[in-house]
Amino acid sequence: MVLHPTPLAGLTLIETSPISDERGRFVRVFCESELEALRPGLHFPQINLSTTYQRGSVRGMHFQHPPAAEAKLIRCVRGRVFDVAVDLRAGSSTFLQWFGVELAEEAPLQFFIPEGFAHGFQALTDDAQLLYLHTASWSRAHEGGLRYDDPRLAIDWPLTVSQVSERDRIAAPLDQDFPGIHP
Ligand SMILES: Cc1cn([C@H]2C[C@H](O)[C@@H](COP(=O)(O)OP(=O)(O)O[C@H]3O[C@H](C)C(=O)[C@H](O)[C@H]3O)O2)c(=O)[nH]c1=O
Repeated sequence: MVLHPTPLAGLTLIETSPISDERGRFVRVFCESELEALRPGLHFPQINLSTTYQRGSVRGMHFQHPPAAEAKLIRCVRGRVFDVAVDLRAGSSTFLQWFGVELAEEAPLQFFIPEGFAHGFQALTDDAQLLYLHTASWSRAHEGGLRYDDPRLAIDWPLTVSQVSERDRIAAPLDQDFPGIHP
């Protein structure tokens, strides 16, 4: 696994090494020792899988407040998505900046999103499936969200947004004095 930094400190692309043969493909998604340099003793108590039926749908932007702040390792396991992380860390030099990357079933890239980032994605194909490894368990009481179309973020989604959940549809715009979070 090869680590590729992004312009947002800690937000990291992980290049995996898929192996193909006449039967198909094999890829190692996570290896604690290989990711020691990313974070020693990386542990994922919860793993989720989402399927998004419609091309253009957006899920996000979601995060969990401390003490349930979570890092996520994300892999697209079917189709293609445009995956986005937004820096919400209080005091960060890249506060409220976003970074997006295309993840695809056929491609080697995975995405490591540290605590303190909001995460969301747009399905670029129908039936896009995403595997999430979480460093903290889900806590409804600590859920936070930003608008996927918040003008202060100005996320440049590749496609016209075709569908969002009710939760994401009614998410509040960022307050002007939003201080960020201390993950
Ligand atoms: C995350 C989660 C959700 N849920 C329940 C809550 C809802 O009743 C239902 C769907 O949750 P939500 O609408 O938050 O799912 P998404 O909109 O796909 O959000 C997810 O995708 C975005 C892009 C993320 O980064 C988050 O990890 C995650 O929130 O599953 C659970 O039961 N367990 C869980 O761990």
